[in-house]
Amino acid sequence: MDAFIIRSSKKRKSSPDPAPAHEESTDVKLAILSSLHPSVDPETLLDILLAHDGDVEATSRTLKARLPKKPGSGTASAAQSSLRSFGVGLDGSASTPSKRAKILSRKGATLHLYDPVDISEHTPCTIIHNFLPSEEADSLLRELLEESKTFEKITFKLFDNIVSSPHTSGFYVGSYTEMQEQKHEYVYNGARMTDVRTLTPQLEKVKARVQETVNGEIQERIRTHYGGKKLQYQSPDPWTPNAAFVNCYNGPQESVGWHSDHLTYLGPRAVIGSLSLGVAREFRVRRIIPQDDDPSPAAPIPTLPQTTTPIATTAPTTTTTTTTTTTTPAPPTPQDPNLTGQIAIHLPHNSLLIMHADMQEHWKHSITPALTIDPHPIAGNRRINITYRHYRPDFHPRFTPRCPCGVPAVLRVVTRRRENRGRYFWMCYAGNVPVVGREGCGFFRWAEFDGDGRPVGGGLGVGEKEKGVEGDKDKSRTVTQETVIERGSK
Ligand SMILES: O=C(O)CCC(=O)C(=O)O
Ligand SMILES: [Fe+2]
Repeated sequence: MDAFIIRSSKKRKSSPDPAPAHEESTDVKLAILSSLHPSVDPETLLDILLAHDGDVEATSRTLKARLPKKPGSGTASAAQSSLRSFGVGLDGSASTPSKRAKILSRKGATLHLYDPVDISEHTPCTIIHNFLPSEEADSLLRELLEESKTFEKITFKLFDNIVSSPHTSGFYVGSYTEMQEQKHEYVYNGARMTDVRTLTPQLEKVKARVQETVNGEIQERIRTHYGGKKLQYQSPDPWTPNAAFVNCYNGPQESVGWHSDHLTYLGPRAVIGSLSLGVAREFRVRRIIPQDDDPSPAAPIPTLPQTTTPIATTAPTTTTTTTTTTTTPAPPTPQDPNLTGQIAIHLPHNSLLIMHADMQEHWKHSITPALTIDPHPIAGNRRINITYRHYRPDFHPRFTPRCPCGVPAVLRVVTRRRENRGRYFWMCYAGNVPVVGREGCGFFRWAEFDGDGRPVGGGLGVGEKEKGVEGDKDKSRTVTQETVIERGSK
């Protein structure tokens, strides 16, 4: 289920992960604007935002006033760019460093990747094209198109307004018992989910295949990217999905804003298997903490091979991607596209995208609105996406800490304050539930896990602290609560 949390810019004392207004403001403002104007591409948003001296409201007014939208202002899913648009030439050369740095740091610049090798190298994801036998994919698509007729939009809170997610979704679990648990014990955005379904036979069958592939790819990732050792807090157990969220994007404008998937019920270092069917759309990812700043000692920094020509200039149907890599790993450099900008991964019909254990804590993702799409012979304008997830028994809601508000807390990770980066914590969620006027209480508790991501001390956290004690040692400082749009408790 989708949700987007908006944490208002009200002063708040409890967050261990404050974002000084000036530091994050452009990102945050862009996220807000993109949520309010999903049809306008980030580059245009940035330009208009800059023209209004960073004033979100004025920008939003201008955007509203300029409807109908100018042709060419949106993001076409088929838009092409390559590493060259980041200043890197085919031979690995670059334009002048200052020019290159400027291009690289420009928000809104997007690197489009199609080739599985590029994707695996530059993002925490693996893509497998033509995953299912084509008849199986088509038949699953048909089934889910039918199911999606009764999917609903998710409501969330935005600036004290309650708004709906820009797409619909449905939630599936393995058994009747799990369905009852989901309805009566799990909490999403401060509310119970009323429409929980059991996995259809086809979803069940595909789940087994996804499970097998994902487990193989997890091992491959460990071998090729983590130096042969799983990440700290990553589970050593096989990944066993027991739930699936199915999203339906009906038409080019339907989207999902920037978010990380909530870890509350998945635990740290979650892995997600995401199957795309129907219309091809862009899945965008962007790093939220620097690559050379991974806080967990057992989490080796993935080494990026020096890529000389990872250039994708055409859509996958006519794949002419050329990738040449040297064998010498190089530390991230300023021209590394992973450090700046967004990366667009193109998700055609019947592709499986694996979001690895280094994804949710360090990256955000979105499905960007498109100007145009290529209709799919079965799905028309629709895209169906299934995310298979493992709801961990040791993260069952009976263990979720509750704050004085009575709303179960959510599990988050510190991404901003360097000294605590990578630490997990539980925080109050009440300010984000879709009830106008409902305020959060500022509840905060560190969450502690063993190296395998299991809660220590029998519960989901130890060392409860008063608000902000460890997280915000500088007590004299008033913390500005982050204002972020993100995906809720899926
Ligand atoms: O539609 C997609 O590919 C991504 C959906 C997603 O991010 C989610 O369900 O959390
Ligand atoms: Fe997601």
